[in-house]
Amino acid sequence: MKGKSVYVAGHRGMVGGALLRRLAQEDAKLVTTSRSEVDLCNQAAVFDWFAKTRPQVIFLAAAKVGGIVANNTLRAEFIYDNIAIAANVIHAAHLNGAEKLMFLGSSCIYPKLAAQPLREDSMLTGPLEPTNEPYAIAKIAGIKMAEAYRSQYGSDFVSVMPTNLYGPGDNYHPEYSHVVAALIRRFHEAKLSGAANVVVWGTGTPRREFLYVDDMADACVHLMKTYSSAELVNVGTGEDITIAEFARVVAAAVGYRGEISFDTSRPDGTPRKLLDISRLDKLGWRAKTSLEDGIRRAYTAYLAESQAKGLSQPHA
Ligand SMILES: NC(=O)C1=CN([C@@H]2O[C@H](COP(=O)(O)OP(=O)(O)OC[C@H]3O[C@@H](n4cnc5c(N)ncnc54)[C@H](OP(=O)(O)O)[C@@H]3O)[C@@H](O)[C@H]2O)C=CC1
Ligand SMILES: C[C@H]1O[C@H](OP(=O)(O)OP(=O)(O)OC[C@H]2O[C@@H](n3cnc4c(=O)[nH]c(N)nc43)[C@H](O)[C@@H]2O)[C@@H](O)[C@@H](O)C1=O
Repeated sequence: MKGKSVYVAGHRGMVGGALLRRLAQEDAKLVTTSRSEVDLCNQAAVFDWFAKTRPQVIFLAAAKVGGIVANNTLRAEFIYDNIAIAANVIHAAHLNGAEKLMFLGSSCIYPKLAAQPLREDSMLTGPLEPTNEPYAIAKIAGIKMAEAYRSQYGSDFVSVMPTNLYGPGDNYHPEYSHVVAALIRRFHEAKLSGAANVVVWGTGTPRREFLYVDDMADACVHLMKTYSSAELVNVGTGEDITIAEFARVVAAAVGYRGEISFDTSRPDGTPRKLLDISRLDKLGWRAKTSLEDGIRRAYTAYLAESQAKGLSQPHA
């Protein structure tokens, strides 16, 4: 990456923001463009911008992203936007001679009931989790594009599969966020209002693996520098926790001392989604941030971000 022009697609998002923080340590020329300048779903706009800019290295971290309810409700947007973004950016990278591209998939691409921990070769071996099937199909299309351009044109395009991510820059929408941001906000607001009970969605029994977003960015940069193959690489911590246990971790970090109950009318989603990280381990990378530390940092970031937006703050 030294001295190269490096494009982070999705730089205003959670992962894109973490990539910019991490790439500031590299001797690279960073290139970004916002959605108002280039809508990545618009093929002509993407092709024009690539022809003018010709980035050499690309992190494709732009996508339509959200938690279980967003995925399950905005099903058309999740499949259309994510197929369009992947198709436009990957093809434009090819047309303009990009040297390397990293596509960010998701642990959602693995079959709902695949053996745990989820190995990279379990993709396309069984039915997907219905709540996020449109998103997963679009992500699988992106992976298959990267693979096809490598096999037909020799393009150095790689795909990484992040587990559930969290940290600064997350989306705190009450319905459409992922569980980490949702619970940070809900426990914080309950602490402020003195509420006796906080409701957590589902049964509390699903298990999830959580990776702090700055660790994700570090893994992406490590793999961008050292990895070149058609094989996917899972990026996670190798450890998971039930949603009920996780809710207690968040409550402790926020300082909420009331009760926690479960709304079983809300979807659980995949029962378990633990990544097999042995390939990543062999490639010389391990996560550094513990869940407790990461959640404390994410809560600090939430307070700073909500203060910047003029939202509710803790009592002194
Ligand atoms: N968050 C998670 O838990 C996980 C994320 N991933 C993947 O990691 C990547 C990054 O996710 P994350 O950072 O969390 O998502 P965010 O929603 O935080 O960021 C997505 C970024 O993509 C941009 N974007 C979306 N659509 C368009 C468009 N049509 N044109 C231009 N820009 C667009 C957004 O722009 P704008 O700021 O204008 O909205 C935003 O900057 C994605 O590929 C996601 O699928 C994978 C697994 C887990
Ligand atoms: C990263 C991954 O994220 C999505 O999949 P998911 O893992 O199911 O994501 P989630 O964070 O929304 O939920 C995790 C678990 O947590 C429970 N849960 C409890 N209480 C709340 C809650 O308040 N909000 C949310 N969202 N979930 C809650 C919820 O019921 C579920 O059991 C994909 O659609 C896809 O986008 C993708 O790539």
